[in-house]
Amino acid sequence: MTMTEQKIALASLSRHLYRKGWMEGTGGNLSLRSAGRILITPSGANKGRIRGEDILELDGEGAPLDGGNRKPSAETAIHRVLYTLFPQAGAVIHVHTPEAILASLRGKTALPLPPLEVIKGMGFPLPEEAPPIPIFDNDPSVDRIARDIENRLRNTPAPLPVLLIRHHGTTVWGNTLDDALRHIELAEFCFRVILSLPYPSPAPDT
Ligand SMILES: CSC[C@@H](O)[C@@H](O)C(=O)COP(=O)(O)O
Ligand SMILES: [Zn+2]
Repeated sequence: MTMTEQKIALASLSRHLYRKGWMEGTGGNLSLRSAGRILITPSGANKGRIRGEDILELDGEGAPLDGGNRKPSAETAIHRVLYTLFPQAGAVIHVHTPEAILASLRGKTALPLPPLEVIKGMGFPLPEEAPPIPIFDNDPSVDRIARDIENRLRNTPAPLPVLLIRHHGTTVWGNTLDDALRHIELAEFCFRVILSLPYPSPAPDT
């Protein structure tokens, strides 16, 4: 796929996620890693109106290559940290959903997952041993969030390609854009199931 075709695919997925109600009010951002560069959505844009020509191309240091007055996502640092931590990652998706925000309140540093079959779709074979989803504190400084993610996930690799930022949203990664889309859909599916369960979870019958 050419760089232009990749930009078009990223913009199309942005519009798709916006239509799902997952990127309202300029929330959310998406990126692709391609040939050592990052293609990423512009900051502050309505994600339902993004076109291929709006996607920014960043060099290896995260500097925009195509200039102009558009700025890359304010959360570029988070995308870059995930690409550094996960060399196989080719795409990152970040959305704002009410379900993610409510789920992020159900754990201090991690959200326990019930043994849902769909967890297999996020690359973990044994749903009955589902690992928790890491939760990171939100912060006005995105760099601080990125550093927190790097420090924690460098030492305890995330078994699932998903993380939650409290009061904020969900971020997933995948080898391809299709993988990342599957991961975000299944992560949000899990949050909807979790929110329908009693909380705090009753102690298991003894
Ligand atoms: C509605 S403000 C949302 C932003 O602060 C941020 O959280 C976000 O997800 C979108 O930022 P952006 O810079 O457009 O990529
Ligand atoms: Zn956000």
